[in-house]
Amino acid sequence: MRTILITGGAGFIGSNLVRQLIRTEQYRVINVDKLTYAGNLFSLRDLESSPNYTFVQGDIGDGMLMLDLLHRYEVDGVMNLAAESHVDRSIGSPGDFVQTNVVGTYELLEATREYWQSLPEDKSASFRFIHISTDEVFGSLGDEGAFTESTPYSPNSPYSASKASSDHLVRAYHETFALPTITTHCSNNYGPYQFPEKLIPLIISKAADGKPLPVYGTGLNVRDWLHVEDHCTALRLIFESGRVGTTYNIGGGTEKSNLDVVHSICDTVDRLTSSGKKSSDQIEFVRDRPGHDFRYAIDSSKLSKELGWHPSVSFAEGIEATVKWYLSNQDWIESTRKHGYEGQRLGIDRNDGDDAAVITSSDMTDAAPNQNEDCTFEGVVFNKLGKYEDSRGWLIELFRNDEVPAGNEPVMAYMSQTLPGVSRGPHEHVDQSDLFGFFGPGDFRLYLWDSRKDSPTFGQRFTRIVGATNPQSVIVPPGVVHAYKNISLHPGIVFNAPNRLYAGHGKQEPVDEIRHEEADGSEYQLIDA
Ligand SMILES: Cc1cn([C@H]2C[C@H](O)[C@@H](COP(=O)(O)OP(=O)(O)O[C@H]3O[C@@H](C)C(=O)[C@@H](O)[C@H]3O)O2)c(=O)[nH]c1=O
Repeated sequence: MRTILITGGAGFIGSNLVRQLIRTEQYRVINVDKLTYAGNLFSLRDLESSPNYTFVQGDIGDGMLMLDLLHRYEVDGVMNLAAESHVDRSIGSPGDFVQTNVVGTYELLEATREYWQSLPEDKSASFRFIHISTDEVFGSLGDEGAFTESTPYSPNSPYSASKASSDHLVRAYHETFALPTITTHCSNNYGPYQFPEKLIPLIISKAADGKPLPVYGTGLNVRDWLHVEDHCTALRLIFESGRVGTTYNIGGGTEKSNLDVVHSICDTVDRLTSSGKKSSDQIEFVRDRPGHDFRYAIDSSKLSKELGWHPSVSFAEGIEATVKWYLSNQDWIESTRKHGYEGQRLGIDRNDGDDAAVITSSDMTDAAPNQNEDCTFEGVVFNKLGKYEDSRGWLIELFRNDEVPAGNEPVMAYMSQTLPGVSRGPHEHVDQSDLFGFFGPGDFRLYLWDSRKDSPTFGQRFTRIVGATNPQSVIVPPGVVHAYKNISLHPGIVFNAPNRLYAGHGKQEPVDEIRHEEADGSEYQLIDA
């Protein structure tokens, strides 16, 4: 039985590939995944007891770990699926993509080369390094034509540029060190276990929830849809029989405009939920993605000719099965929400050049229903923070005592860093007012609950997304419970200037703070929307 090390095997394509390889009973699989936001062990729970399956949490960028695992499990091949993969996130946080997709692939190649060079002749000859890449490295097509294996690289997004860079490293390790590599380029995958930030799972879950369905620009952009099962079959064939030192394109042969895909999903959701509503009424044309590639299409004839592969899942049956899967796996969808992503729009507004975490204000309506409403809690005061920019940089005034409502005048100040997906609170003060400043880096979802029994808004909750893309100060008076969650991909900064000294003068008094997160069954839960 041959041993394959799969990187990124807790992700969408990775977990489907792991499942297919185990199902053949011809392979032992070592699955290494960093478990970032899109890595989800919930997707592999049915494999945990399989004797041919081992999971290791790890980062491909940890070369020592990768080398250790290659030796420890006497690996016969590596299939590299570990990657940041969402174009919109790459627009908001390109650095994460360079780190994982370029530096990570380099470290993995180095470890693999050292291991492979230590193998005896027979194992060395049959060893394979399969690098899974994307058709986006070829850029965008017009109305005609399709990508072939000789199409020149022309990446347009930080995501596709990072994948293109990783492809070139893989090629160089073959050309320079003779490492037996093969690179594949696929079109858009869909199917079970896809993180609901990508078009198809995102639209399915929003259609089912009766939320607006965000279509970028005109919706006429075209993608070639490949069911993930067909993609995994192709990868297995390429691992077994592909020609070393070459590349293979893997396409679904199903080109559709985004609007057509969204309508197909709506019709299927309506039919399967027999809700009587027309989900397509929820379609909203929102601001286009910066640098939005118009069309991808793949010519898979080389793969078909050499290895006899053809897509077997039609789009009609694939989309039906996929909608059914998401509708009946709500628990899996819930498990994807622990990192703070709940379907909000991702991607940066090029105009502000800010290191905006990921959200653009005009598309927030479905992220926090009351996003555009004013907060009517007495004493809560939001103030849009203005950024003064010049050639030296920028300045933001956080507060002025001639503007702060009397009684809230700050007596101290602090700043805090909060990691991605992490929340602070819910907290409440008996006597203290806070004056928070949210101006980035990072975006936060701010939660407020009015717990003042004599308040006309007693028992009400208010949420608002604040931070890099919506710089705000907010005064929170005593009795208003407050919490905030970093919904960005990187650490976020918050400023606070309370009107009371923490622990009183000389830190000699009890702290005025009720930490509701420490109370079992607290009514103050950070649920959203
Ligand atoms: C998320 C989303 C996308 N779109 C559009 C953008 C795009 O034209 C189409 C698909 O968007 P996605 O972000 O799902 O996928 P896409 O932009 O085609 O990119 C994907 O391409 C494949 C080849 C890969 O390599 C993946 O990693 C991924 O990068 O739908 C919307 O209109 N609304 C939305 O809310």
